[in-house]
Amino acid sequence: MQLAMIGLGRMGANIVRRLMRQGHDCVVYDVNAEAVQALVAEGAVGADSIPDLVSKLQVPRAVWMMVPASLTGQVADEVAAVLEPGDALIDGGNSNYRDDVRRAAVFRESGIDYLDVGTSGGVFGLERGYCLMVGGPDAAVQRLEPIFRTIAPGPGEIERTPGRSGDFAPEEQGFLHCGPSGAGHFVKMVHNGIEYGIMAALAEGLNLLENADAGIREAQHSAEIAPLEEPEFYQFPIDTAKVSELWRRGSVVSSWLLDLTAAALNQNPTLDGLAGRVSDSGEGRWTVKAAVDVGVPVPVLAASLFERFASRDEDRFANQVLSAMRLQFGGHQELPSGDVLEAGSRRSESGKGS
Ligand SMILES: O=C(O)[C@H](O)[C@@H](O)[C@H](O)[C@H](O)COP(=O)(O)O
Repeated sequence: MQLAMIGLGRMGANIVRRLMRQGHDCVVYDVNAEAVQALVAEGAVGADSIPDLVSKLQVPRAVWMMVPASLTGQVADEVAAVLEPGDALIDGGNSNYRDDVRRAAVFRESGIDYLDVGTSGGVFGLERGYCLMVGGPDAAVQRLEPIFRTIAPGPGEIERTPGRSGDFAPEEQGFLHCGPSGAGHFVKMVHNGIEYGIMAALAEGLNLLENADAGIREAQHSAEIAPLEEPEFYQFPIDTAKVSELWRRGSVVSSWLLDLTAAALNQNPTLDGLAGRVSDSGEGRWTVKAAVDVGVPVPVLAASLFERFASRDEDRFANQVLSAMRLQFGGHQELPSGDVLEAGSRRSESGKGS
């Protein structure tokens, strides 16, 4: 089948590669001409503009956009202006599902099918395949099924869920038509909200393990911090790189995120070079907003989102206010800077992570 791809960053380019490996024809465009040329060298047809791209497609056309969410609206309008009724426009980026709902309604009036495809898999997708959460009209989703099936991981070596038999259902192959326009990105949004929560749980637990030797370090604490009452119970210089590797084997918390954590700690046990300022590109915020809108409690997901804000010092003023109040009512001084040991130096002092 033929597919056009706009946006040849890591995700877009690798989706094209995966499709071409399985015999699909790809026509590609990116504002970066070198990215286009790289894929032309691998067998794609290149285009130097959106109209040029569309002119090279067979009818009914299928155009997949893999561009940053902030550019998707503009690119979608440019593409839709040169598409015709019966063509399909697919947004595979991390867009807000509300934008899909709006855009789908506008493009429907011109007879263009708009599909939103939440795409998970990151830089590993070329080999592993991408998990696809699809929203859009039934007929268009069905027409594009060969594309989804190729991009998705397939059944792979994952053990079949007890009770399932016969032909593999789409969800067992790694793609699912979740519902009408917007449903794909809604499911991806919640997926990412969960991603934040799992990541935060692993990070917090590993940090507690990292501090299980607090009894050994107790003497270094400032008088302004409550003393550790029972230092004898916190004498464990635990190697978190080894524990995360251990948990990958047979443990209840084994997961791909843990695999990646173990790999990161194995490469760099003290995580040197990472300041711990964690970005968020919107999905976690939209998840919490949707939960508030429909009145569903998501305390873990919300806490993990707020943790990211705090990681970027966005709690600084709140903490200054806390210190100010403490100073006001009790004359309590702040902890002098320098009294808080960096995790990395704790590790080297206690001989961990070597
Ligand atoms: O499923 C995936 O492959 C990931 O969820 C991915 O889509 C994610 O959006 C970005 O890697 C970073 O997202 P944040 O910036 O929000 O952490």
